[in-house]
Amino acid sequence: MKILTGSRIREADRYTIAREPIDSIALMERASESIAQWVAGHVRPECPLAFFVGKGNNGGDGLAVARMLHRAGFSCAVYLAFGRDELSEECRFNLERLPRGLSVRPMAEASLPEGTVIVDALLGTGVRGELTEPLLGAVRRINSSGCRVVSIDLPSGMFSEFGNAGRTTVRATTTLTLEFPKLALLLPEGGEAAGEVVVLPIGLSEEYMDRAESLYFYTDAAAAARLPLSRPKFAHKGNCGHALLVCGSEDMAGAAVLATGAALRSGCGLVTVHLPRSERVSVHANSPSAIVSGDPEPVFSRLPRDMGRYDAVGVGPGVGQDPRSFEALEALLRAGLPAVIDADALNMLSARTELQRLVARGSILTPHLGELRRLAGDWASEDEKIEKTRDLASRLGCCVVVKGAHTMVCSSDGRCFFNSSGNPGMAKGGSGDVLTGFLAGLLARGYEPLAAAILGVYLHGRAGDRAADYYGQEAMNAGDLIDFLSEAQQEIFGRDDG
Ligand SMILES: NC(=O)C1=CN([C@@H]2O[C@H](COP(=O)(O)OP(=O)(O)OC[C@H]3O[C@@H](n4cnc5c(N)ncnc54)[C@H](O)[C@@H]3O)[C@@H](O)[C@H]2O)[C@@H](O)CC1
Ligand SMILES: [K+]
Repeated sequence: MKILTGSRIREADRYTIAREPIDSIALMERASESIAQWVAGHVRPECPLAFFVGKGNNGGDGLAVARMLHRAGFSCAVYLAFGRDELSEECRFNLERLPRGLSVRPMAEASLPEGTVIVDALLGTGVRGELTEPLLGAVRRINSSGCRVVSIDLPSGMFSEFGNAGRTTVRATTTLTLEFPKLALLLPEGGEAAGEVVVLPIGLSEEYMDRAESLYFYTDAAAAARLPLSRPKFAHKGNCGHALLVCGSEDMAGAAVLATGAALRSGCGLVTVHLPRSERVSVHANSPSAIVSGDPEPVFSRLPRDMGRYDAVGVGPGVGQDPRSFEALEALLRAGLPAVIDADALNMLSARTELQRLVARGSILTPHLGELRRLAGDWASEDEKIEKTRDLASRLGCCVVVKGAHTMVCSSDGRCFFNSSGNPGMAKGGSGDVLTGFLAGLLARGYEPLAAAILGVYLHGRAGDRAADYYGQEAMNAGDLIDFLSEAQQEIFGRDDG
């Protein structure tokens, strides 16, 4: 799904109105029906609804939704931040359509009885500059209310893309964003205030959306379902790819166990794990399907024999940074295999930058924010972080996967794909090891690097969501992700099979 930014958002709106038999009021009606349906399905009918309404089209959406939900039997009250004369044409039109019996009052008179759900329709994508009164007061009132808050399109006050650090905005429980998620909802600067993000389709012109240029994309289930490779009927273990994992050391053999378990769920034909010989039993015991290559030292010190056998390598989790491992990493990179590079292998690339030139094009780097800082340099804002990630991806000819909520996959041509799946329960040691093993398996299996990164990140997140459903976000751990990778794939492969 494409994410449009800035002026393109308004252009999409205008294009749809100009080319399709729909005017701006009807488009607002379509958006509002989608929003009203979501609220009706997710809010108990006895909860009072308080609509905080601004003067632009976001307010117009709020008014149309209030009308629809009042008719559906909800107890609705509308609170206006501005006088009638100040409202946009569409907003005023929807104010006039409110049925008698639906209470409309100035914002100052807002009353929020226990259990009220606030619908935030003060500001959407039209927000400019600093918030001033009366909007500032309205935002503060919402935030101090303790009520559940459903924001329409964006939490009011939030810019659609960048510049939200330290900004006062509504803090939403849920944001119902129209047609595609606005970029700010996916970035840490503003995303925390958005709560749960739900994308509601409103039928903007498909022709426009296809043609519109954008560097930003959202990986939802439909986008992920277009990626899986089919498995040939005459497949055998020798032609489905052989993944090599270089993971673990004497003190961190668990990283190798996790990465191996995940690689074995990727569909590749063979998985070989290279780790200190003293630790080989840990892999044999947990993953009898894997082959083990034993390193005679307690750290990664040399290459496995016959590197020509492997199609891709995953390196880094738990390997440490022993001086012997720097030499071994250099030899591994010189072998030229497409690699998934994580954890200590990334740190070694940061410590000895000349090694970066040896990274095979088409590799995948999977830094968390600390590792990204060490590799790409620090940043002062979200847009600078994205630019630095793009520079790194383009310089190395690799995909860079920046891990976090809405993990971002940046391709070497500068496109950024934000992930929709996953949850905070995955923020635990070992989750990254699982991702590295799984991505290495997908690369070996024959996926193009960008497809492997996007699909792998999405499925890893879905496995996390399944694990959270089963164990809860607090109790789930990285090992659980491996088990749920199979269910996550069935969701996607099932879709593909029709
Ligand atoms: N295709 C689309 O994008 C659609 C958009 N719709 C809605 O329309 C919204 C955008 O509508 P608008 O462009 O009218 O913008 P908004 O409704 O976000 O608000 C703009 C109004 O607020 C004022 N304003 C902006 N910043 C302010 C500030 N800091 N302090 C005080 N006042 C400020 C502006 O002067 C303007 O009057 C979307 O977010 C969405 O909710 C929907 O109706 C349907 C289709
Ligand atoms: K809003």
